[in-house]
Amino acid sequence: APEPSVQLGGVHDGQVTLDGLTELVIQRILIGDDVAASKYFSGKPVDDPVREQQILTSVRASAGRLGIDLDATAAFFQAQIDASKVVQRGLLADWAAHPDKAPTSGPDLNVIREKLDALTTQLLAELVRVDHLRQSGLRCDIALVVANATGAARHHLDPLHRRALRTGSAATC
Ligand SMILES: O=C(O)C(=O)C[C@]1(C(=O)O)C=C[C@@H](O)C=C1
Repeated sequence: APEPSVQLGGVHDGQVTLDGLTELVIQRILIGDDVAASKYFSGKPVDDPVREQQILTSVRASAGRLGIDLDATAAFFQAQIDASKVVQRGLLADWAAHPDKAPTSGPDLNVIREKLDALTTQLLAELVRVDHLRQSGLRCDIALVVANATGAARHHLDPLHRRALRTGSAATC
């Protein structure tokens, strides 16, 4: 007879959702607005390949310590960087075309990067927590659709930020 209540191997994670991860992904996307404002004033390019490499090298090292896959972790953070660039390019184009909509002050990029680094630590902890779900195929896809829909609604995301959320979700499952 089957023993339906007992599952070995850590497979009973049916209650795990991607809501916590998605909340952090959205928080990172929203910080993209601050990055865009800072670059609107500094004139610095959206792309900073050196900073990107620093992030990716650092998260690979963290993944090794945390016991999660290095390539999957780097791919996840590359998607978050790409999402930030979607926001930055969208806002900078909008502000160039409509200077009246542009911000009147821009935050310090170093302060913003400290916030992004803090989010990286939180995101890594969530990646550990949802590691098994991330590898579950269709179950992960479904959890992601649910988390993104509820997250986008909760934060009243506009089309640009919804597009960024899709970009940031590219390597989640
Ligand atoms: O730190 C920056 O300059 C950003 O624009 C943020 C960010 C990121 O998402 O972490 C995005 C694009 C850059 O290529 C580097 C990093």
